[in-house]
Amino acid sequence: MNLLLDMGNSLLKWAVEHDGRMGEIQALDYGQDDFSKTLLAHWQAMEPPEKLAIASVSKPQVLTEVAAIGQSLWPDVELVVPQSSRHGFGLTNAYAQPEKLGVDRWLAMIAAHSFYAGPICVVDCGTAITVDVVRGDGEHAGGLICPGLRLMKKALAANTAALAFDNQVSRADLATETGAAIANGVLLAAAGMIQQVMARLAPDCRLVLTGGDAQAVAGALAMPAVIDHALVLKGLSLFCTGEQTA
Ligand SMILES: Nc1ncnc2c1ncn2[C@@H]1O[C@H](COP(=O)(O)OP(=O)(O)O)[C@@H](O)[C@H]1O
Ligand SMILES: CC(C)(COP(=O)(O)O)[C@@H](O)C(=O)NCCC(=O)O
Ligand SMILES: [K+]
Repeated sequence: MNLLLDMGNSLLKWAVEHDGRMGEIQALDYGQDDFSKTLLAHWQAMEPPEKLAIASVSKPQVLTEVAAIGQSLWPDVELVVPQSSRHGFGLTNAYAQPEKLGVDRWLAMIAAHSFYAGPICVVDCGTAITVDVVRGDGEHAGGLICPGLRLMKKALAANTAALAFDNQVSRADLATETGAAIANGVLLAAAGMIQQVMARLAPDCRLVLTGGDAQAVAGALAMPAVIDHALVLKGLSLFCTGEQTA
């Protein structure tokens, strides 16, 4: 059994994997008061994993803290912390400095390229929204980064006098009050960006969405999309299995 962790900038997500079968994804907010205690409580009941695999784009001290919780529970666990590289799993990373590409993006691409044939556009709707275009032959063409839905709302709240942050549900529609105008505006900003990419920079690509806001964003798109919430964890799982070089 392996324990797979996806440490984004807002939420820690994890799932256990038994013989290639992944269990339910659980999530915890770093910001909550008793984060470490709650995580320990969740993991205490677990049978010891062979590997603790961590995809982290969060602060190094948070990664260290989370890894230490795992190692305190299971001293013999093998820690696996992948990094983005130039080549791997049939992909070629387009970044001039491949290790600078977020490892969550690299792992999501690895999973998407392995599960879906042909050219793909992978969009992670998390704290940030990231876009990565991968040709059918595994050549990464490059990507984009913009703020995620919650971050766009936070930016408005932090830089205006009259706009407050709220968790109002977004709809792809015009609004008649401030909260809905913001919620709908940021949703359509994300959807519009993705549609521009699909039309201009990723023609003929299959669109694959992941991340906390994937469902909301998919609902605002005028095109079909595959939603796969476990994409980063699936990439981690492939990474743990090791590269097939047949
Ligand atoms: N407690 C929460 N804290 C932050 N974001 C949340 C929370 N619950 C839901 N979300 C939504 O999920 C998104 C973050 O998704 P996720 O893919 O987990 O991000 P990351 O991988 O960057 O941590 C946010 O943009 C927000 O809209
Ligand atoms: C772009 C990101 C902040 C996205 O993080 P997330 O929204 O998943 O928390 C992360 O992938 C990252 O820190 N990337 C490094 C820079 C890059 O990919 O170019
Ligand atoms: K993420």
